[in-house]
Amino acid sequence: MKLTVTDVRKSFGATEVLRGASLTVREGDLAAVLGPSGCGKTTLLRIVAGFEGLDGGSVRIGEREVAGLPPERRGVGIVPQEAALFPHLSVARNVGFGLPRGSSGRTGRIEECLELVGLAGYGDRMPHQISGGQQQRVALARALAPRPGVVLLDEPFNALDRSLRVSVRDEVRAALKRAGATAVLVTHDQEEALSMADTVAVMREGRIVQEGAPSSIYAAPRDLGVATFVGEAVVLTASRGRDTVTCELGDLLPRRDGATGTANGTADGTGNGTASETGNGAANGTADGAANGSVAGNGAGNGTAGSVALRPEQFVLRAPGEGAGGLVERVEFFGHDAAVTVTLESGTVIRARTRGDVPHRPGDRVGVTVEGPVLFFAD
Ligand SMILES: Nc1ncnc2c1ncn2[C@@H]1O[C@H](COP(=O)(O)OP(=O)(O)OP(=O)(O)O)[C@@H](O)[C@H]1O
Repeated sequence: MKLTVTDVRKSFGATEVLRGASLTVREGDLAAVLGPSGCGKTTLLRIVAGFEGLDGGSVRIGEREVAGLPPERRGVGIVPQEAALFPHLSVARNVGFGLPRGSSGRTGRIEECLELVGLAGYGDRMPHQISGGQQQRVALARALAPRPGVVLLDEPFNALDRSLRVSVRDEVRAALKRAGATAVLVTHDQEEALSMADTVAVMREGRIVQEGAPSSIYAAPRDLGVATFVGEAVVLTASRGRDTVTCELGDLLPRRDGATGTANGTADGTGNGTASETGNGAANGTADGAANGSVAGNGAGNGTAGSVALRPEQFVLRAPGEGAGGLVERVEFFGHDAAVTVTLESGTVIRARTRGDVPHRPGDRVGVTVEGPVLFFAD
């Protein structure tokens, strides 16, 4: 079912933790709420689940307002950080925990859910007889069993070691999709959010500051804070001309889709609204991208001071003499690609993503240029 969280406010004593958080998740979508530690992600999830009351705003699941209902009447399934299975119950009995005893179809539903998470045939095992990743999938099967309207996952991969995390992520995503579940995943791991979710909601200081498809958040962050939090970026002082952005790496082409905004985003306290994907889409359709009132593309930006955010894949390493000069400090080889750290003559350090067969070695002199349109944010 669709989840609509509107302008939710919550304080603990004098501390205002949620300051008008709004989030919409379409039916069947997996949305990641991504934000730094302490920004209020878990509080938001607990409010949706009903474990915490709210001071203002609304939470709707489908068309139903659930803000006043106890957790058990909300139709919400929860996958906690650690699987938290009942150790004395078999896998099947754990999965069936939320299903009425003796109900017809109970056994069938348990089997169906184990199959959804790829653990058909594991029902008779005890939790200690399966791996950490499998335990997390049993927790998901348990959450899905009562057919909840929304599934909430609170940093569910934290307890797993890195090598296991990627495969369990894939399995959890596949199971949610097979179940057709509407789900919210809370995480501070941007790679996890970008790779797993249909939509990403970036949270900062108690508000969702931008919602959209992972690719659009990465390509068109609304401010410098989002740009640097979602994905790697080198930030340089820059000046915006009519058709160019000038920085120490030369005259670059600004993005012209209206995505460029201010460097401080909502820090001025005016930014309750989120930069939704629809909003960006609307800006895309304009001739000059000035729909959000930013300096980008509105012709008023001659000489405007600000910052440019450059992605690692935008740097091109060339022969010395081409572009800005620099010295290769480090080459990290990942097989499919590589990361090359270069100190420019100005002292600026950049990290370039290049093809795996990178010819450079530490100590080499190179030239650095930038390709593609760049993100500019006015001061
Ligand atoms: N029950 C509570 N009483 C008082 N303060 C609380 C309570 N729950 C949360 N907080 C405070 O609210 C703020 C947000 O906490 P929350 O757990 O929602 O953040 P988070 O984004 O999930 O962080 P993390 O990623 O570290 O879990 C923190 O400063 C926290 O100390």
